Parts: sequence; C-alpha cells; structure tokens
Amino acid sequence: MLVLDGLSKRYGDIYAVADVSLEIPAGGFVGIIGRSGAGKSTLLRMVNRLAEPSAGRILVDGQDVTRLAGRRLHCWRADCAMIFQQFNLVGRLDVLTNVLLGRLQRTPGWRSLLKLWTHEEKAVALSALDQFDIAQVAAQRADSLSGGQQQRVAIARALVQEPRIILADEPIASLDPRNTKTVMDALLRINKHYGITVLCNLHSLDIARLYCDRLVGMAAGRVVFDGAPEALTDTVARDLYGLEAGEVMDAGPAPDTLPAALPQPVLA
Ligand SMILES: Nc1ncnc2c1ncn2[C@@H]1O[C@H](COP(=O)(O)OP(=O)(O)OP(=O)(O)O)[C@@H](O)[C@H]1O
Repeated sequence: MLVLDGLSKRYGDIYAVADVSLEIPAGGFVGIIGRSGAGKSTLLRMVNRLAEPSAGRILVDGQDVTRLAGRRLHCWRADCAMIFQQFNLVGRLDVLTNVLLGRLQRTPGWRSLLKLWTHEEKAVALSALDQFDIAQVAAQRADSLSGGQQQRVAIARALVQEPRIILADEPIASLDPRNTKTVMDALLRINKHYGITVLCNLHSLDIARLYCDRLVGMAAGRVVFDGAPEALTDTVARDLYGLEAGEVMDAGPAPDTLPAALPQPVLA
C-alpha cells in the first residue's frame, strides 16, 4: 500500500501540490488527470523523491520514504520505474542495451560500471522486448525507432528494473492513436500480468476512463475527484478541465459507450 499523507510541494508562493492524501493499494492502475499545471507531474515526481516534498509523508507498507537517504533512498528509487513523455532512451545505444540499463540499479557496482551483462540478463531483456512485440529491433539504435516503439522499449526497460510501482508521466502525449493503444496496452499488461502498481498521468480523459481502474482528478494542486472511472460524470469532468474540456473529452457519450469508439485494450 502506497500512502500519500498531506503531501505538499511549494515553489516560492505557488503550491504545485497542496495537502494531497491518497491511499493506493498495490496492484492498482491509477490515472491522474487534470488540466495543465494542476500538479500531476509534481505529485508523481515526489513519489520517487525526484522532487522533495515541502510537507507531508509518503508511506510504503508503513515505511516513511520521505525520510530515506543514501542507499535506502537508492533502493526505493529502484523500486519506482519512471516512464516519461519523451521516452528518455540513449539514442546512440542499441535497443537491448537500453533495456539492460533498467538493471543498473539492481546490478553489483563493478559489473554495472563496466556494463557487463550476464547471458541471463540479456535473455530477460530480450524476453521483455518480445512481450511488447519489438524483439526484432533489439540490435537497432534506439533513435532509429518510431515514437511508439521507443516508448515500448522504455516500458521494457521499466519491467526489467523489477519495480513495485511504475510512474508514467504523460507516456502517450507525443504518440498517434495507434501507438497510444500499443503503449497503453503494454502498461495494462504490466499492471495485470505482474501486479505492478501503475500511476499514470494522462491528458486524454477518454483513454484514462478506458484503461484505469481509478481516477484521481487534480486542480490547482488539490485532489478534487477520486473514484472509479464510471463515477466521473461529464459534468464533473467539465468542471475539472474547464476550458480544456473540449480537447480531452469526446463529444459527450457516456463512458459505457466510449469503448466502441476507442481502441480496445488488449491483455495478452
Ligand atoms: N521546478 C519548478 N519551479 C517552479 N514552479 C514549478 C516547478 N515545477 C512545477 N512548477 C509549477 O507547479 C505547478 C504544477 O506543475 P506540474 O508540472 O506539476 O503540473 P501538471 O499538471 O503536470 O502540468 P502539465 O500537464 O502541463 O505537465 C505549475 O504552476 C508549475 O508552473
């Protein structure tokens, strides 16, 4: 169980995140939604301490990760795999090596320094690529792949990290609809097949409703909605997004009719 307890982050006079309290049981697929500047990225970045909270606590199975330092903080960061909008691969390295980089924090120091991977590690990395249908590009340079392929490599890298939580910050923001579906399906597979908790910032409300089992709506740093996707009515969504509502919502069909118009998630 991940518990955010009165979590805040202040930049000067601005509260990017203000007094957020959430309980997230292991194994959930939680979508964090809200308009630009609502505090979604800052919230995610506090979970793995890329951003230091100004107040509040983060508890994981009762352990206060806001107080961790040194090796224990390093271990916590290894438990949280991050997926970014811009993939964050090393473009000049081949795909397999990029995936193996996910093992760095779990590899003894001298081997990680020399980037000496065992046969078993390479097999695991290849198998991760295979799960997302991209094993055939393992030897290619990462920067030669399409955006959707690169994001699947990033997800494979996250998987070999053996995380407890995946923090995905707008993972589909730069992808077309077909790649959006492939990448969201990959995240869903990791969540359902391996039971890894996924916290995912999403701009598209329709995608969030389709893939997540819980939505957390943020506005001005605060949580203003927390519930099942079905509970998020169009009226609440319009309040949440204000002027951006037209961009993130379909023309208004009820959630139970949305899947017909959207790509269906695929669980392999
Ligand atoms: N390093 C920083 N320094 C100063 N202000 C910041 C910093 N990071 C975020 N903020 C501010 O905090 C608020 C929340 O930003 P955040 O990026 O968390 O929102 P968001 O919901 O993820 O938005 P977007 O969808 O546009 O990324 C914004 O007002 C932003 O300008």
